[in-house]
Amino acid sequence: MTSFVTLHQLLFVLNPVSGDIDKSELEDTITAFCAERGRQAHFFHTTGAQDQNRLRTAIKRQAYDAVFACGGDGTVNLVAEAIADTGLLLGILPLGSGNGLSKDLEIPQDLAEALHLIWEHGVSAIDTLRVNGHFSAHLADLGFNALVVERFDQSDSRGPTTYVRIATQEYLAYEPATYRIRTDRGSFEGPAFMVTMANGNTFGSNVVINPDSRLDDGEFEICIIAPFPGTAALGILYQLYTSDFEASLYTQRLRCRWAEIEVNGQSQVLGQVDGESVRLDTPIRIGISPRSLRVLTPTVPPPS
Ligand SMILES: Nc1ncnc2c1ncn2[C@@H]1O[C@H](COP(=O)(O)OP(=O)(O)OP(=O)(O)O)[C@@H](O)[C@H]1O
Repeated sequence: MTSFVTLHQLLFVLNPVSGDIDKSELEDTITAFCAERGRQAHFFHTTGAQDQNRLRTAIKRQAYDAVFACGGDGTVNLVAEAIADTGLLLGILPLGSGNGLSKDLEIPQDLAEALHLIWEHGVSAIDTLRVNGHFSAHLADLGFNALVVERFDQSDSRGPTTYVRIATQEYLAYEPATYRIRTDRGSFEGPAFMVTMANGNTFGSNVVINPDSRLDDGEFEICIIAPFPGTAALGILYQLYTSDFEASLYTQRLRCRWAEIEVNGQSQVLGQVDGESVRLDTPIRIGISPRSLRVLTPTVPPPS
């Protein structure tokens, strides 16, 4: 469902480090954009520590109409968790390295164009997930990608080239775990290269792990990539970049409302949730809160 509301008091949550993007002029730019349209801009700066508690306190202090995450998927996750189920609106100014959820919502990746969301927008209510209690608005996973995300976070360099370098190095020595997955609809047992718990469709890298799924259907998908021989790698990558996830012997999806995942021989595993590394005790339990997050979406193309 889409509806329109007028926003007056806006809180912008700025992540100073996301995406390695210079944000020294961001506050002035946003303030000027808002002032031109009779909106008032307020700012909250993330520090990387205790941000969830500080943000919740800031949101209680004043009646905002919307809270904008100005960063990547980690910043979106922070803001989304703080405002889910409150009725407050989430806006996104994509200023991270991947910006996966903003891409799924078709928010322009250009800052000046995304700023138009302040006065021209629709409102949609989307589902959110909990993965062992960790909030997820977009994509979480276990296995190969989670490992690469952790190595990437530990690396001194950033960007897609670093991701590909780490993925290539890790692929050669990677040993897939064996998973037992139960859901309200179906089950899976066997080794997997990676297991994604997907509310959204597309990683920030533009890999489409969960094509043709909706963010607001009250269901999520478990997307499983089985171990594959090196000769199949390019074909699978091609499918992932062309929204053809299931067109492979090595891929399958379970659509569900809850899931429980055990990993053979492991009481704790590495995962990633909306781009952030987490340690997850097994069994991992995933649940959904249907339409619990109200988000601003573009409805009108920005003027050229
Ligand atoms: N002031 C800060 N100093 C250091 N780290 C910070 C600060 N503020 C937030 N962080 C960290 O930034 C991370 C979130 O970054 P975010 O995901 O928004 O950007 P990104 O990683 O560049 O983009 P993407 O996730 O879209 O690829 C979190 O790990 C958070 O702890």
